[in-house]
Amino acid sequence: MEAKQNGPNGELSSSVVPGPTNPMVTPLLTDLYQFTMAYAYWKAGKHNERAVFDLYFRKNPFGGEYTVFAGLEECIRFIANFKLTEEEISFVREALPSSCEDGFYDYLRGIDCSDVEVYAVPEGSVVFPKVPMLRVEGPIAVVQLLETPFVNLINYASLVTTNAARHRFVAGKSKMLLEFGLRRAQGPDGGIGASKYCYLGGFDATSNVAAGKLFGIPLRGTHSHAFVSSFMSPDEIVDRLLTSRDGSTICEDFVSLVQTWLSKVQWSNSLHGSFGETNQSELAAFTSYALAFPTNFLALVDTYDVVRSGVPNFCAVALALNDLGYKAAGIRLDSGDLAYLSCEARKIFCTIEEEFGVIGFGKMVITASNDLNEETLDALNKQGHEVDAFGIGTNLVTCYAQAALGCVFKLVEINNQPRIKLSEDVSKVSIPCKKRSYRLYGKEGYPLVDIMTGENEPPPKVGERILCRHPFNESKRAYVVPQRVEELLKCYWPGISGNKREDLLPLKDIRERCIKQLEQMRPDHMRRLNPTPYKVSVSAKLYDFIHFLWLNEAPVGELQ
Ligand SMILES: Nc1ncnc2c1ncn2[C@@H]1O[C@H](COP(=O)(O)OP(=O)(O)OP(=O)(O)O)[C@@H](O)[C@H]1O
Ligand SMILES: O=P(O)(O)OC[C@H]1O[C@H](OP(=O)(O)OP(=O)(O)O)[C@H](O)[C@@H]1O
Ligand SMILES: O=C(O)c1cccnc1
Ligand SMILES: [Mg+2]
Repeated sequence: MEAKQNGPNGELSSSVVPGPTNPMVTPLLTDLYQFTMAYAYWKAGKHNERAVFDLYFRKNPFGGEYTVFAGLEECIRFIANFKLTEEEISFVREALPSSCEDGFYDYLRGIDCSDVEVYAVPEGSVVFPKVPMLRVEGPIAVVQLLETPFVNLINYASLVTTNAARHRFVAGKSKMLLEFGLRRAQGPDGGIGASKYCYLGGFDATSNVAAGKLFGIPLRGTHSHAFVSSFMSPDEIVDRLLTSRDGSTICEDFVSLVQTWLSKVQWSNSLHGSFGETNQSELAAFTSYALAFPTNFLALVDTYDVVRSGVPNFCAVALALNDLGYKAAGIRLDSGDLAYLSCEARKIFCTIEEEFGVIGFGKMVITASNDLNEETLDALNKQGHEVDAFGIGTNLVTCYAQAALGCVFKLVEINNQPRIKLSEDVSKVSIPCKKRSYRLYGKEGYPLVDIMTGENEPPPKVGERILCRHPFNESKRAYVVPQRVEELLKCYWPGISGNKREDLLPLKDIRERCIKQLEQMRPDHMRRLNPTPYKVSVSAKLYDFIHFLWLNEAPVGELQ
């Protein structure tokens, strides 16, 4: 195996691929039946028959009409390092019936993915139902062993990326989105995966330190309730000295300076004496925090009472810091009516800017959190709010609105023979053949339709009319004259084909691709309420072939 190393910009160079991020991703991370099938293929002498599988999903998640594809790099890392250890082979031997012949274990010892080819849509692309995100070709027994880990690596990754993209869509471009979900995620891998893929889907930062280290995602955090409630009174603050930002003056008693400012805020003309006594233990916590982080003072203001205590206490500390040349970073609201409270806080900040002439005070950053999701973001927008940054955890990372994407991995060809999987439910009938797929763009630059063709059909051409047919509904068809044609499946693992392999890009680049692709979608596909479905089609030739194979394979019923 080649040495594992990244390129100068963190990208995976074309000749070396490190192992999966999670060391639990091994050849045993599969369903037992993949090994029993592998044995049965081997026993039948079929194990080396060349098979083609498509990995796709049938329905977009979250009631939407788009999905973002993610998880590809982890799949490639997995197959690049796919090799069963002796220990793993012994375990499989114990798990299978004792009647299984020894030769099978010699076979397992020898397999890797050097003879497997993976074609995929680039990670971070917008994708649609039925169009393969991955096309995997190789010896059938090996490719079957890949089914479960591939689906596992792609399912949640694509689901949570899509969830993040949807939250970004509602929040708008200008808001800061922070992923705060680690404590609520489905275990450590759920937490790490959520942080990686929420960033990919358009979040700005994560609170997850391990994800920051692993993937270079920007880290952000605010201030906790426990810190606020751990203080009883300002008397607890022993070291009260604070040097001004430029080092020119020393404030011997920062606690007194804060008290002075609190009185000024309390008696301010423009605030009309709206504050009485604020909570002194909260003030102590804020003051102490400012002494620890004078350049980055941020306070959680909802522990006792946002408007009567948290905000005025914050302002007193921020104004004292301002005297010493420091600019406070902002507040976080974590309960109550976030629209109302953010507007009240903003009014107070603006009043203070005017009354005390502190330029920029009115623009203080307001972060909001507490069980946020797409709906609450939408409701806040409709009501009007003054929040600049949202911290989102549970609903985002657990994908509370939809538990799984439902990716499937279906055999479409074996030994150059197209195969089909029939179902009573037409939407579950698989699209046979080793295929190519293309995205056709219209005059306005929007993608119009995805079209799948047989592998050897001539590709659609710019300016040339092509018939796009619904794969199963005879009456649904449209002519398209594409202004741009993009082939969707690219070679990410060439096997022995000798084809050029696409580089795996750094996460930041994948994120940029995702954001750009989402921006270039027609708005009616993206809206939350009753979005227009994006058209997914097949060529006329493929349509005819699907229906020929369907009739060929479906037994004719007999009525009695
Ligand atoms: N203006 C708003 N419009 C719609 N939903 C809001 C608004 N403000 C807050 N929310 C949401 O309402 C819910 C409030 O939840 P809940 O009543 O359990 O919390 P709380 O009482 O404010 O806070 P806690 O119990 O944590 O002190 C949260 O999901 C929050 O995101
Ligand atoms: O609400 P989420 O979207 O999951 O975001 C993360 C939450 O986690 C933290 O507190 P935690 O929920 O642990 O305690 P709290 O509800 O008492 O603040 C934080 O204060 C947020 O409220
Ligand atoms: O930094 C924060 O405010 C934070 C981080 C994780 C969860 N809740 C809050
Ligand atoms: Mg909470």
